[in-house]
Amino acid sequence: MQFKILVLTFKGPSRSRSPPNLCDLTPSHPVRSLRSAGSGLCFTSPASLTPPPPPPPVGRRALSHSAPTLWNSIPGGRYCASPRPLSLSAGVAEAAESERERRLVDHLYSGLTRGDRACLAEAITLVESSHRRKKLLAQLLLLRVLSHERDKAGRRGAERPAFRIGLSGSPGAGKSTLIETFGKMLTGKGHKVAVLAVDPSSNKTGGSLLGDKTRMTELSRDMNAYIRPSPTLGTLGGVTRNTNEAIILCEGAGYDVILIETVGVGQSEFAVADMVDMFVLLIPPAGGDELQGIKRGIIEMADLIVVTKADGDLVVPARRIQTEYTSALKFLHKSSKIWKPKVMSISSKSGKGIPELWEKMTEFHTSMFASEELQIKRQNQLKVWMWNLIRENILESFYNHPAVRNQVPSIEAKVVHGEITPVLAADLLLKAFSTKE
Ligand SMILES: Nc1nc2c(ncn2[C@@H]2O[C@H](COP(=O)(O)OP(=O)(O)OP(=O)(O)O)[C@@H](O)[C@H]2O)c(=O)[nH]1
Repeated sequence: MQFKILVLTFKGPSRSRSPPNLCDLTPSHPVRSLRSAGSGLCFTSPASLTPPPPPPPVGRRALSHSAPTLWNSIPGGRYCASPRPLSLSAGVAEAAESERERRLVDHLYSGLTRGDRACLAEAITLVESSHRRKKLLAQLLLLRVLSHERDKAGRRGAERPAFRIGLSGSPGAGKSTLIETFGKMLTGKGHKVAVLAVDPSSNKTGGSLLGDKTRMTELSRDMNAYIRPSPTLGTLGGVTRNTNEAIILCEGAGYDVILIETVGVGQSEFAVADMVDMFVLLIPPAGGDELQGIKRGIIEMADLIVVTKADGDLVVPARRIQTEYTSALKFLHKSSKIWKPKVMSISSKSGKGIPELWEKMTEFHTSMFASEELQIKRQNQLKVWMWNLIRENILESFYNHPAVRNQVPSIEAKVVHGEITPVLAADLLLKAFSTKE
């Protein structure tokens, strides 16, 4: 194992350059300027340390001797090297120190970019890992895949990038039947289709409701399709991290249509809408007062509303629902300058409307790309992704902070009994959070 050691040594006299906490520990009041004051040499005065340090090893092995000696041996002029800019890959480069790990990343990268499904599966498992070391390796792999994708984009020029489509609908809306029919049509046209199924309930039920291969039996046997449930770790941050990273890997593996399926419960569909080019809401025709049952917010996110199961006895109700949604959309806020959300009806069983669905989707993608709205949308999504992760991580550190954990029960009880206001309670907990762990 190899270590890289960085020793930071601060000179007592150059007060302005030392961190304030070190200045406080080493009060130094020189009565006159040192002759060497401008030369950057280091002097230590262990006697002036308050409180006194534990007795150090004596002689040349003592830190108080070796640190200044080491410092003074640096060629002049390098003492005050300007701070190095933060290197994005610095944190992950450390991860590749071990030969075995470097080989793993190389193997996954070359396999994945060759389109090897086993490598893609292994790479997604790596990015889903919560193990610290594996997370670092995953970032290293993702950086390489992203760089490969940038090269591909350069070569592609004015051609559209992979198409990320979110499909959301309540349980039984007809998502998996549509993906099966639609996916097969796309692979028949020469596309490579990846299906990522986001299931917010998976960690509670201990198993995935979505993404189960038995739901899309034929598509899962198709060599140009790849189906993968995306475990969410039970949090929205989990949905964001795992799914976004899985999208990057699937695109790196050459999949040009990425379908992200989510069940329309909870908040996961909002997270999915923030990571796709086009968000499609599926509405089944049965029920009656569907419009009331669907969250208004999610209708506003939809670029396309698809009324499913428009066959047999359901043709008439499907047509009625299509009319209802078409009028409802007129009153909703539009997020795009060039695209007006549309409503269409399809039948995955008979195949009616499926080619038209793809036509509509392609029209969306082409016009969004040509107007550069797609590129701006993707850039904004990257920022949303970053801030969601920051929010999630800060909250996690907050809940896990020992002082916060200790105080939460009593402060919550005081809020509930009206002894303190929620504002004061939040202030107290935030103050506890800002204390050292
Ligand atoms: N008549 C008709 N029935 C359909 C159609 N599509 C799906 N169904 C039926 O609707 C039911 C639910 O379909 P799924 O595709 O499993 O729906 P889902 O949204 O994936 O449901 P979950 O897996 O519970 O989230 C099944 O019994 C399907 O056979 C269609 O186009 N026409």
